[in-house]
Amino acid sequence: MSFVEYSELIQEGDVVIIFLGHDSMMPIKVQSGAQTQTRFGAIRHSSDLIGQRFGTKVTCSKGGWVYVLHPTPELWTVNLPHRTQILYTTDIANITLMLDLKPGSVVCESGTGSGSLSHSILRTIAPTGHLHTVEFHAQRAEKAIQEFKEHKVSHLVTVRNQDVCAEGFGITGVADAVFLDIPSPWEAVTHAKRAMKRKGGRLCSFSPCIEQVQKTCEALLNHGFEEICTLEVLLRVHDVRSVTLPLPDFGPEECGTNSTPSDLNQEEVPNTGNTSVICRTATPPREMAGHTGYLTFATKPRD
Ligand SMILES: C[S@@+](CC[C@H](N)C(=O)[O-])C[C@H]1O[C@@H](n2cnc3c(N)ncnc32)[C@H](O)[C@@H]1O
Repeated sequence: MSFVEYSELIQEGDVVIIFLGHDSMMPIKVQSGAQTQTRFGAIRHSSDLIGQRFGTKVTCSKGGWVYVLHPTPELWTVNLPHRTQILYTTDIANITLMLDLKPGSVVCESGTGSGSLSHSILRTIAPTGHLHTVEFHAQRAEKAIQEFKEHKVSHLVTVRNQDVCAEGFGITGVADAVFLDIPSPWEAVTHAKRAMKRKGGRLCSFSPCIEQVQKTCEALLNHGFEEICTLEVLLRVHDVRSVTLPLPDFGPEECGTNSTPSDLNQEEVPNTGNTSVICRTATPPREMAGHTGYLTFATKPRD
């Protein structure tokens, strides 16, 4: 099992995602002889997991069942152990697109944090790209190194335990893209520029406060970055449901015409005297999920 390649069968040492329901999943490390307790009963790793196909429905000891899923960066983001605030897939998808990441890209990131974004970057740039990720908190850097090893992606990533604002990314002139998720990104702009290729590249900075965004934009402008643009991504889900609506009153019916519009895809409701219709509709929530942060993008032009 690797986070950047798909395997058919579950093996000892793999990380798998136990799916108990859409809001209830957990990652486990497969070890022969071990058991994992769930609300549906125990899962025995040797007999229930090792040698089974990813995606298998496993019956637990109390008779309930779970699915055993292959890990993906998206599943990892909603299941990883939080050591910091993390980025979620809504922002990550836009970062990946707007930084123009692709297989072979060389990317710099700071800070590594809990590695949520790092896993998505790694999946996108594999098999020939490289991620240089900088984290000044020693235990977080150590934990990230260990997770990358367990997830079989360590050949694609270099973790540096240093202060990016003081020491930079440890590389010069090789990055296609730089991503910053630190409290003072404006202090890392010089280092970001130095790490990037002479022919230019893309930069993104994530900040929760508009004052941080202002300082970062000023620094980017002063260092010759172009196409500076800040956006906020809000996830707007729609619930599909049936609603009963009153029939519109178009006045007295004229001979030979149907007074109700035909494009409503309506069903007449029995026993209502034809005064209402049931429509399938998609409605947005009345309240939106809150602000995560602002994403500031910029382009470094050719030197
Ligand atoms: C919000 S977390 C990053 C989360 C990460 N993007 C993720 O998706 O998991 C910010 C991290 O940046 C690190 N950090 C803050 N300032 C830094 C600096 N100057 N140099 C290196 N790391 C820094 C912190 O220790 C923290 O782990």
